[in-house]
Amino acid sequence: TRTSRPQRILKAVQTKATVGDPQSVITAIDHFCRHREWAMNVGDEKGSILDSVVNEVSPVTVLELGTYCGYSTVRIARLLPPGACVITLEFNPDYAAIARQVIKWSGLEDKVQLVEGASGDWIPWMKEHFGVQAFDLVFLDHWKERYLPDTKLLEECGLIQKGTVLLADNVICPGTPDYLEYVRNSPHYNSQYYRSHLEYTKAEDGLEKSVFLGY
Ligand SMILES: Cc1ncnc2c1ncn2[C@@H]1O[C@H](/C=C/CNC(=O)c2cc(-c3ccc(F)cc3)cc(O)c2O)C[C@H]1O
Ligand SMILES: [Mg+2]
Repeated sequence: TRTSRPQRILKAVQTKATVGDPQSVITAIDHFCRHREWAMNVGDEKGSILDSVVNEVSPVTVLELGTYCGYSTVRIARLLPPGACVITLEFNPDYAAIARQVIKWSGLEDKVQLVEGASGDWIPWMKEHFGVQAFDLVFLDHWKERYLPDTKLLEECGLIQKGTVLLADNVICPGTPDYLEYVRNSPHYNSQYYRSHLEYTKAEDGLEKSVFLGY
């Protein structure tokens, strides 16, 4: 096909959503992915759980791993108060280009820092380059085998402190067994599972919320 799926998602946003209205961007993507083409956005059902965790944490600094088309970036950024921001990492330049336009259409570019590159390369630079002291919330939604190594890297870089909340998508489908085993068995995390469904389907999936308790 001539266009990519992310390009078709952007087109759905630009034809169906209102500039500056994040909720209409979210609704347009969910409608497209439910009725036209499935895509790996966190979706509306798990997205509502993401919303409730963002509201509960009321984070000042958020890290998102895996931007894709920017759907969850918009979900998070729309709930942030002035002065708060989400840094989102995406190493596929085509996805990053689409996500920038989706974020711009929603009018939230002032609350988002989209960084093109691999999480493993950028996490060690977060303090120095972005002046991040520690993250209040980390949303993991990138390659599932990167969840655990990146969590350990965030710990080593001192970017996870007492109270930091990790929220991981897809802990059932596709699944992140090594990550789950780590956060559920570690004495340094208090972990809980939010049962839900794989975006736009009836299959089981869920989010794991893990609060760092300090060393
Ligand atoms: C290491 C690293 N650094 C920066 N960006 C990274 C990265 N690894 C991936 N990324 C970027 O994140 C995005 C990748 C996300 C991976 N997510 C998935 O593979 C994913 C897959 C499914 C799924 C479930 C059932 C099925 F039958 C089929 C698919 C559902 C989801 O919600 C997903 O997030 C895009 C990629 O470029
Ligand atoms: Mg996901």
